[in-house]
Amino acid sequence: MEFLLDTIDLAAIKKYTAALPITGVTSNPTIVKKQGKIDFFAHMKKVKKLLDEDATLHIQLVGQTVETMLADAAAIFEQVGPETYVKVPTTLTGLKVIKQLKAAGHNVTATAIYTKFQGLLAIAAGADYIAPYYNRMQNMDLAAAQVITELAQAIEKEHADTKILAASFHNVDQVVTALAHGAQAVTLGPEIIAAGLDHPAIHQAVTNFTADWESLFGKGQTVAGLLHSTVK
Ligand SMILES: O=C[C@H](O)COP(=O)(O)O
Repeated sequence: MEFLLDTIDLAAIKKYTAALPITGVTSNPTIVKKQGKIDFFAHMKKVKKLLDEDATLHIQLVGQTVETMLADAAAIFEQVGPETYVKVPTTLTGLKVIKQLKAAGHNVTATAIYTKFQGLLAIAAGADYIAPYYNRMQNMDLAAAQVITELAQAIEKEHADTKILAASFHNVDQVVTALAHGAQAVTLGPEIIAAGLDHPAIHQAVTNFTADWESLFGKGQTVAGLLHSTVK
């Protein structure tokens, strides 16, 4: 099970990589736009520096033809590193690019997946990750969880190395459902993590435990502090 961050905000990456078992960062042009007109390659290098050595960084190609997409990929490999996972939209052109990138031994994430058909083609093309867009599928009345189940079954049946990196989450329930249905990885925006961990009930539980403890041992007393005061 892998948790990635769907942001290139440096402060958010610092905050959540320090606290959570984050295995990578994903981005797309919309995510880049949120940062303003950044020095793109310099920024991506900063993102990479914030990650563990074995973490994966996924950067999307924006070219519209096979040639311009391959040129984008070459620029990313040169500037950010040859181990970068290039995100390729799963279109007819994109599948041709995936085929060529995989033949050259590169890491590829097939993205913009809405249908089982796209997912199956990307698996057959040898994509390392496939990214179904959970919330966007639901908005189109497509059965996101069912598609993930069937893609996971196809991966198992074909003994493929592809992993499902589910994306486009707009609430925590979508995340846990995607994982329960066979996604090996999920990529989360900071707002989803905050929504999942900042629930008032969680804070209330901690407040209640603190109040019970302090009613016994006094305000500010800790377990370790108790040991020291016992030793004295
Ligand atoms: O690159 C994939 C993103 O996770 C899509 O998320 P979105 O549907 O919120 O734009």
